Amino acid sequence: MKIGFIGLGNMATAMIGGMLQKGMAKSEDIIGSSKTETTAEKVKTKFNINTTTDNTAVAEQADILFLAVKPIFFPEVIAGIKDAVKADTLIISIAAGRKLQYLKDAFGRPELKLIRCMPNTPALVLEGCTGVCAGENVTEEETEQVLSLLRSFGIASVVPERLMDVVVGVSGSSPAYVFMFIEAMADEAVAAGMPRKQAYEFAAQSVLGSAKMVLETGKHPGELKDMVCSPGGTTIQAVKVLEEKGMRAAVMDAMDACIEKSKCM
Ligand SMILES: NC(=O)C1=CN([C@@H]2O[C@H](COP(=O)(O)OP(=O)(O)OC[C@H]3O[C@@H](n4cnc5c(N)ncnc54)[C@H](O)[C@@H]3O)[C@@H](O)[C@H]2O)C=CC1
Ligand SMILES: O=C(O)[C@@H]1CCC=N1
Repeated sequence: MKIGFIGLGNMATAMIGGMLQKGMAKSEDIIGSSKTETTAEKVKTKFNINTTTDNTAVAEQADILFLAVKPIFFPEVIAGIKDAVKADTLIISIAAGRKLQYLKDAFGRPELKLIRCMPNTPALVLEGCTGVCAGENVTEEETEQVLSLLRSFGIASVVPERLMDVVVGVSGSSPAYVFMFIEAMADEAVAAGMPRKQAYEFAAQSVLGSAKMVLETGKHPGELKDMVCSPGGTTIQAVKVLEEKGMRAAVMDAMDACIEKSKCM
């Protein structure tokens, strides 16, 4: 089975890295194309996969074909490959905002098997999170096949298409907010005297551990927060400032802006 990637940027390389680390695909079974020779060469060297600048060559060979370019490049990329893809290839868009109906119209081949998914960059370290919705020609078995491929680098679940913009907000884009949170915590640790490297390590490990507690204890995040807040202690002072500064509202407003952008891309 050949897995093709059109576009070899941040998200595609995170997915390729995840699939290879997990042994879900062999490097010789992955082929990718990029706009520039420089990127094609760089990715080939990094992963030992086949790369080219010819999108059509990838489209012709792929049994599973990921469209991993920016949404604005979809019209030109699809126009260039639509006659080259095999009828039974599973075509998977990873773009924010591009609906199944858009893909159907752009390919103009009603028989094609179209899938939309929204992964995130933690795929690179096998902790990705991917939402998937499949078009009408895709069988349940094929959806399962795609889910197991995506699960090689994290969790993956089917979501109704109407929730795909929410997936962008809560997992596709959210690593950026989390990185900002880690960076801010580390900055203040540095301000208070901790060496920079150790500050990133301590901040990131605390986020990792907290996320694991939510996932593994089944306890409500509020209850877990309460367990950290000793009466009259240090944590509740920090919580009070975060509430005064509107942390929750800031996160919700930021996600709202993200979701709205995804809706109108
Ligand atoms: N970066 C992220 O965290 C996530 C990105 N996505 C989606 O992934 C897609 C790609 O995003 P990124 O990887 O962040 O972008 P990127 O800019 O890092 O990568 C895009 C790649 O596409 C290539 N490209 C551009 N035009 C091309 C063409 N005509 N033919 C072949 N390759 C071409 C570029 O050279 C570049 O390597 C977007 O649609 C985005 O919505 C989805 C989930 C998360
Ligand atoms: O910023 C973006 O548009 C993409 C989609 C989700 C994450 N990155």
